Amino acid sequence: MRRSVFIDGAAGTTGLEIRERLAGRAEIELVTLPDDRRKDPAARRAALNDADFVVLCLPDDAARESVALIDNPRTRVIDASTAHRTAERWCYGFPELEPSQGALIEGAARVSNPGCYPTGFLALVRPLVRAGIVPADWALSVHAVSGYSGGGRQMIEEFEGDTVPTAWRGYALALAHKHVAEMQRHARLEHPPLFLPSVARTYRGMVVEVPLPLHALPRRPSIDTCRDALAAAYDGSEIIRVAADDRATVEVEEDAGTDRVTLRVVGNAARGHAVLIATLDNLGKGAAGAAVQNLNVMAGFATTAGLVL
Ligand SMILES: NC(=O)C1=CN([C@@H]2O[C@H](COP(=O)(O)OP(=O)(O)OC[C@H]3O[C@@H](n4cnc5c(N)ncnc54)[C@H](OP(=O)(O)O)[C@@H]3O)[C@@H](O)[C@H]2O)C=CC1
Ligand SMILES: CC(=O)N[C@@H](CCC(=O)OP(=O)(O)O)C(=O)O
Repeated sequence: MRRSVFIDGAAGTTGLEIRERLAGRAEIELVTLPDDRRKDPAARRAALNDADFVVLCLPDDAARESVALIDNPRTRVIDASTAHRTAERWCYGFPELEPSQGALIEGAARVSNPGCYPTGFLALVRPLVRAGIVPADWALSVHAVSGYSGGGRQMIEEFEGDTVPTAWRGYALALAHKHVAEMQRHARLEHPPLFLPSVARTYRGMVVEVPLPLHALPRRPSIDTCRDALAAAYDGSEIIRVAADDRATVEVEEDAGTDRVTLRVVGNAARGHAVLIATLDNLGKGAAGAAVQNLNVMAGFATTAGLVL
């Protein structure tokens, strides 16, 4: 059956990416507002209530406003913003999180798209917590680097302006980034992870790293034990893959331009040191790719339709 999809925020970085992925799909009637009406609440209210599905690609406050404008029980929502990722009554839109998560998303009226950094972090950590390899009360830290499109239009303008600001910038040094609560909740951790993000002078791409002192973990797992647990968790997934290569290097562009996530467990067995590494595209599985995947699941389309794998 053909379904109508309204993208609210279709002129922004994430909205444009979703638009490109949905354009030309026969099963989808794509609705966007003309430029002079895209912020007009009356036009948005009408489009929001007419559509079978809406995808919100807006700042958090505007996303909350859009949800409040929906006054019918039929329209189903995918929110790409941070606004509802830890909210009650919203389904977390990460189909690979648990074997049952896809069915929950399929039946949900309100789905929150995961954040880009949490996507990498959760893909690495949730299966290890579930398997008891990482205790729920473990003190985890996570370092990450993102392409500058992660900061939306304003950061793109900053990095593409006449004066190049920097090659690499660490930020959120007060250790209170907006993604910490989302990471803690959906990894089922007792403590917030210590999270240090950074941005590099490349448009898109992401690396998320979680150091693990294997020798200090209660079960003293091996590198292979961690890798095998991840491989079992994503067995059969076309989107999340576990690499078994012995790479000595990793680059931020590894999965840029795709909707894939690649997971690695690297380390020094003699020292009992390991690092979990996820590479993805902040605009792919970190945003637009995940929104399209969630739409596919909710509408009953082929799960990976329109994705770049
Ligand atoms: N970029 C990324 O990698 C990721 C982004 N996200 C999330 O997706 C959402 C969109 O981010 P992103 O695309 O990067 O941001 P952008 O700033 O590139 O785009 C946001 C869009 O929303 C429009 N907008 C702002 N306020 C309103 C309003 N009241 N009514 C209608 N439109 C409005 C903006 O218009 P104008 O520019 O004219 O103000 C702009 O077109 C955010 O919540 C972000 O957190 C999620 C994952 C990754
Ligand atoms: C480089 C950069 O600034 N990144 C953004 C996160 C982008 C993102 O994906 O976060 P949401 O999904 O929550 O919008 C930041 O750290 O705020």
